[in-house]
Amino acid sequence: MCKTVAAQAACSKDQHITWQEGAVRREAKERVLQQRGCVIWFTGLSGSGKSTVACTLEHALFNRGVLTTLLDGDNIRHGLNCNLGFCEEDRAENIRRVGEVTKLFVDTGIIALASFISPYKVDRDRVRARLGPRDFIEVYLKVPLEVCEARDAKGLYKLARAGKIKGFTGIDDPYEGPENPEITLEATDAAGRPVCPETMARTILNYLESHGYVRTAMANNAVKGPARAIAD
Ligand SMILES: Nc1ncnc2c1ncn2[C@@H]1O[C@H](COP(=O)(O)OS(=O)(=O)O)[C@@H](OP(=O)(O)O)[C@H]1O
Ligand SMILES: Nc1ncnc2c1ncn2[C@@H]1O[C@H](COP(=O)(O)OP(=O)(O)O)[C@@H](O)[C@H]1O
Repeated sequence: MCKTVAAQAACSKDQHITWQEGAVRREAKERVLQQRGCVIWFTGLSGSGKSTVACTLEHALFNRGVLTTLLDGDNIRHGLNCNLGFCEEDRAENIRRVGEVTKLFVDTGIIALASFISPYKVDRDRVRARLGPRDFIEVYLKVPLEVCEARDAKGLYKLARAGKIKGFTGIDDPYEGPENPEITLEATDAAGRPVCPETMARTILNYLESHGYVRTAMANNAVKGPARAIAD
C-alpha cells in the first residue's frame, strides 16, 4: 500500500513562523569558495547512468577544488526518505524533500549533484521553480529502456518483468522525459559510438565553466594551485 505522507508534509500557511535571515550572505560564501552554488539534477530511467556520471563529475570537480555534495536516490531512501515508497505521491514527496535539501546546499554556495529517477515532470519543475532559473541545471540521461534493461546492474528489471517488483519505472510505471533540459546526454553519439561516463561528465563540466559556476581549469590552476595538488 502507498505510504504517502505528502498530505501531512504540505506547508501550513497558518503557523506562527517568521523567516530568520542569516548574518552571512550566500554571495559572501560563494566568494570564499570561488564558485557559484547550483543543483545539477540528473533524471533518467533506472540504469541510465545517473549515479555513475554524477560520481565521475563529482570527482572531477573535487580535483579542481570545487566543493560539492552528492545526493543519490538509493542512499537518500536509506535515511531521510526511508518512510517513502514508489507510488506517485511518495515519489513526489521524495523529490520535494530532496529539492529542499539541495536548496540549503545551493544557498551555501555548494554545487549539489542530485541523482533521482524523478519520473514526473511536475515534481522536477516544482524544484526548478523553488530554486530559481540559474540555480537548477537539469541533466537528462536520455537512454532507451532497452539499453537500461540490458545493463540491469541491480537485477531490478528482471524482477520487475517477473512481476516481483510492482510499479517499476519504465515497465509498469511512467517516466516523463524533460522537454527543455539544460543538458541531454545520450548513450551513443551521432555516429552511433558509445559515449563513456567521463565524456558525459566533461560535457557538464564545460557547461559549468562556460556559465560561470566554476572557474576554468586555467584560472583555477593560477588561483587554487595548492588545493588542486592535494586533491590529485
Ligand atoms: N518501483 C521502483 N521504480 C524505480 N526504482 C526503484 C523501484 N523500486 C526500487 N527502486 C530503486 O530505487 C531507486 C530510485 O529511487 P529514486 O528516489 O531515484 O526514485 S524516484 O525519483 O522517487 O522515482 C532506483 O535506483 P536507480 O537504479 O539508481 O535509479 C532503484 O534502485
Ligand atoms: N555512459 C555509460 N556507458 C556504458 N555503461 C554505463 C554508462 N554509464 C553508466 N553505465 C553502467 O550502467 C549501469 C547503471 O549505471 P548507474 O549509474 O547505476 O545508473 P542509474 O544511477 O541511473 O541507475 C552501471 O553498470 C554502469 O557502470
